[in-house]
Amino acid sequence: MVASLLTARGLNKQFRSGNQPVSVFRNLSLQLDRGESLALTGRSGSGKSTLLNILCGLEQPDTGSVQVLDEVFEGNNTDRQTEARWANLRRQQIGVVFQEANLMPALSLLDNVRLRAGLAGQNEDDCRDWLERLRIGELAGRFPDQVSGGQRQRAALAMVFAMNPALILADEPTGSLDRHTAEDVTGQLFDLQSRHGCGLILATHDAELATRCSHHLDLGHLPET
Ligand SMILES: Nc1ncnc2c1ncn2[C@@H]1O[C@H](COP(=O)(O)OP(=O)(O)OP(=O)(O)O)[C@@H](O)[C@H]1O
Repeated sequence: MVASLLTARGLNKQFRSGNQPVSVFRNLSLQLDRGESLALTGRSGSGKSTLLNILCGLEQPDTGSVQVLDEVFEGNNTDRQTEARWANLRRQQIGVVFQEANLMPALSLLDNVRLRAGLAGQNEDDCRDWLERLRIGELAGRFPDQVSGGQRQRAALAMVFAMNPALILADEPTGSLDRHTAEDVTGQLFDLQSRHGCGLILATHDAELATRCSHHLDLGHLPET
């Protein structure tokens, strides 16, 4: 049997507020296959970023399981072997575009893109091309702290595009972009997703962006369990 791209089953997550446990979500399950896209919506604080973090191993659920390709992760497990399996997936299969753009501060934008692109068989020209397509080609030699937040976000997208992952997780990918650039970047994101048949999960407050996804999960209105 061919495993789905991503399956999460029965995820539970609580944080503590003072002495009180506060549940972010209970018994949350979802599945995503290649070529599908899922919009996560819901009010601020409803758990979109927490869920994205759990789906790429940057946070652990209290209970529940996450399967990505043929790797299965059960419950709250932070042993070294598990961390290494998640890190390997993030290096090769899961492209992450989060609010704090995940760029290495000591590397230029170009070198950040090259870092991931090599594993996908892309060369320096391909990397420059991705930066051009995201309209930051002239900033290739700058370091992340020498460019704006929106430019960092575009560099993070270039990195993900060059990496050609099986799954892209994006947290408000257009949050710090002007409307024109946001539309351009969104177009490229969906174009890449349909051309390469990768899965895409994006958290967004933008209702129009959410309607472009094939599936929709409103974390503000999960059924009570
Ligand atoms: N490390 C933490 N410790 C305690 N509470 C946390 C922690 N991280 C998140 N939370 C709480 O968990 C809930 C979900 O947060 P999360 O950032 O996932 O929401 P979100 O839907 O992504 O919000 P936004 O739309 O504002 O980005 C919030 O109530 C938040 O305060």
